[in-house]
Amino acid sequence: MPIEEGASTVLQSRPRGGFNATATFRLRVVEGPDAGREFVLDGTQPSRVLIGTSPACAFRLSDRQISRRHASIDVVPEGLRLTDLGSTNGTWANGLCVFDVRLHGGELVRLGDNVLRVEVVAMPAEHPTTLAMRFGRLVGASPEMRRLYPLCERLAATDVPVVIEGETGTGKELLAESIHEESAREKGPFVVFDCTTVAANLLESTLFGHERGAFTGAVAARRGVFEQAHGGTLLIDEIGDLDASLQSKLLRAIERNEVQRVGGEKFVRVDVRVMAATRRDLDKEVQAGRFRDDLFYRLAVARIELPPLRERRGDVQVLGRYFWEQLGGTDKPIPEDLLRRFEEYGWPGNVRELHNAIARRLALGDLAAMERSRALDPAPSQAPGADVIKETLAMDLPFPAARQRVMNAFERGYVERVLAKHGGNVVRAAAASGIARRYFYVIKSRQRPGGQENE
Ligand SMILES: Nc1ncnc2c1ncn2[C@@H]1O[C@H](COP(=O)(O)OP(=O)(O)OP(=O)(O)O)[C@@H](O)[C@H]1O
Repeated sequence: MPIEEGASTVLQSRPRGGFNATATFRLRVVEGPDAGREFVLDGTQPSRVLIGTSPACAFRLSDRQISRRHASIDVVPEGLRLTDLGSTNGTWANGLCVFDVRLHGGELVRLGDNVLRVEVVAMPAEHPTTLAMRFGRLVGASPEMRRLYPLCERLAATDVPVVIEGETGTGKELLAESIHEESAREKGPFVVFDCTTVAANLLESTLFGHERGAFTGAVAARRGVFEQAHGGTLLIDEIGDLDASLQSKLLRAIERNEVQRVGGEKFVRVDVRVMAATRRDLDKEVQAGRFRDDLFYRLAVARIELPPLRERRGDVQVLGRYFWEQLGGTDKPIPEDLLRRFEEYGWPGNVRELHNAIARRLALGDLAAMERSRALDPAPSQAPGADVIKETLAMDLPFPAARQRVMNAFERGYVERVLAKHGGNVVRAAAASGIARRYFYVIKSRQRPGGQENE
């Protein structure tokens, strides 16, 4: 939805040919109960800034007409992305009620009785955009990644909890490990606990440990992941999958730095930095009451959203060359035509999929490339989902919901196809496609359009 610029409020005009990666934005409340308050968004901020009255919001306002989590703002290549988070009284930009909109600076945004002006200001000299091509083991030279590195460096120098969000294969675990390795805890353990891979009845004892005889089969006492990570960092992966009773136990462990083993009476002190990763939109989970507000507030002291590979400008090339060398393709450079094809592909499995595609190409040579090119470049007549696109367009959904619907259909089609090719063997199909196995199950379990799918 186009929003007109109010020229008088723009401190620095929008750069021609796209967003200037060194620009910084300021949100200033110019009218209403919070008049005078302001918030600066630049590369040193978490990627998504929440606005609302909840303490979890980075830009917290007091107006009672504003919802607890009213709207979010992301810095995107074209400027800012303003998204209403299902607020009661709506989000308005230049007089229009908006759901999800791009801002370039100069707009007037109304939330409740407050009117905010979006201003573009120059990047302060003390926050230069880094030219670094990587942070720790995380490689990437796109502006979308480079703007995250200063924040990652700052986070490595602190001990605060971090929530890392992003699609599968975007490097959430690698980023958490890199922050750990760059931090003062570097010599301590880095422990990953994935909430989706442990049976529900063993989750608590895996997290907090158990005493001997605590339950049938507990023949010896065992430390949980908190104790194992003592002196280091614990990454809780897919935290959005944790059920409510464990969420409160987790909150207690993080707040008090102590855990109680299942079947135990005493509390064990732990010194652990906690990070959490999720593919889900935690804001939505909180809003829907599935994730505790206070745990979210405690964990999301800092938030980093890793962009999908398709949105990292130039990184398919950078990572393609990097993986080619790393995986042993040192006698000749990666073929340019392969790189060109890679650049045109959408990479639903993100960096993991690119890594696997290069490993396969190096291992199998042109044979694999031919097979793969069919998948990367399907003939229009075979393109899956043409009907779904038509159907979705006819539904007049808001853009994000429509895109999600088409994406779901694509993912489902992809998974069905690769499964068929591997005789229904999920392990082999997941490995071949570069999609994490558990995400495979998630996609498979979605219903077809026309059913009760939650789009
Ligand atoms: N920027 C990067 N530079 C180098 N390697 C990367 C980068 N991002 C991801 N990788 C590699 O891609 C693979 C997937 O990364 P990782 O497991 O960290 O993703 P993830 O987001 O945690 O995935 P999932 O949500 O499926 O668990 C790993 O082999 C990792 O080393």
